[in-house]
Amino acid sequence: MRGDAARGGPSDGAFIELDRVEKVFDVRRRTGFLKRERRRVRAVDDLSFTVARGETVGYIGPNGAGKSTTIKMLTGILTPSGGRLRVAGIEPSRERTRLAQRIGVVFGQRTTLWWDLPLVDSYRLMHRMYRIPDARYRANLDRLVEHLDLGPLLDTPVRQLSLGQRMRGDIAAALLHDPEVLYLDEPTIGLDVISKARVRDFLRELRDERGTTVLLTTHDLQDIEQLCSRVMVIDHGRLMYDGPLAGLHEAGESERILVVDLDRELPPVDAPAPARVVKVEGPRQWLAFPSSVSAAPLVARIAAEYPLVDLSVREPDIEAVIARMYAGQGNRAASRPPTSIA
Ligand SMILES: Nc1ncnc2c1ncn2[C@@H]1O[C@H](COP(=O)(O)OP(=O)(O)OP(=O)(O)O)[C@@H](O)[C@H]1O
Repeated sequence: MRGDAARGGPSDGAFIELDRVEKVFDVRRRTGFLKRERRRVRAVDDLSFTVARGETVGYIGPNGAGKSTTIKMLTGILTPSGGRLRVAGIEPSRERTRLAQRIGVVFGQRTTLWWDLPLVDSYRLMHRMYRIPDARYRANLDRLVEHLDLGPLLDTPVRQLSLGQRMRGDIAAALLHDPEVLYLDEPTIGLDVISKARVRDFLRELRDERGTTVLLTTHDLQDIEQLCSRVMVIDHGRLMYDGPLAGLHEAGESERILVVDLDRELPPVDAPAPARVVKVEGPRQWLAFPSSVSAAPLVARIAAEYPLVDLSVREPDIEAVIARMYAGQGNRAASRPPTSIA
């Protein structure tokens, strides 16, 4: 029990709650000398979900799907056009300052640090801005500096930090005031493999040791694979999928690939449906077949009828799975264009 009632949180375990939330933007566009067109862009449409305390949830979707708009509503920067939204029992747009004490936000593409100041000066400013009690500030800073390996960087001006160092600096800044929920918008964007691994290791610790609730927006599916047991996919402002990562494969009707090496170049093998040859390169052939079907009969048939030398089965690429899901379900959503008003 982490004192929900004392801190004014909801009692049913749902820490983030969205009920039929929508956000509509009015956009004016010049279409002629004196002509303006007013368009209504429905960035978030009838969106409902809950996130329990301590969950780490991946929030993914293609460009323009509505992810940032959702995060901005969750922080109170934007006010929903309709529906009901609560974080820790607070309506974000009405009580933005009170909520700020309980949330942390990291935007991978933007820094919240002061560009010309040494890193530690940004932390001192946040100490005051968030009115963090001295002892707590000191303890949190020590812990974050140690876990994110920031010691040698504290006196370096932010503009001189590498992208990976700056990202670690930003994550520490977002956590100095001990928020219960952390929104991460593309935290590994542009980072090299080692920096990505460091950020992911730290986020795993945060989840496992401190039970922080994390909503993670990313285009890097390894972030999701390594950190999230649950993933929500949004497209055209609507929730397309909510469940375990493994379930995405089914939702996307994913396929596995059987790669066979024959002892010589041959025409495409005669594969039993639904398997089919998708590529031939010299003696190597690639066959796609549904993930839900066993590879054994297909392998047996090819081994019996062709001069098989070697084979391997490749698991589906998660990015391709999501793309297929968009192709199937997204078309339906896309058939609802943004409302245009003359
Ligand atoms: N302030 C705004 N005014 C008008 N339209 C907006 C505004 N902010 C977002 N939109 C529109 O709302 C839709 C959703 O945008 P949003 O930025 O939430 O998507 P996203 O999923 O975060 O995309 P990305 O992955 O590219 O960051 C887009 O069509 C976008 O053009």
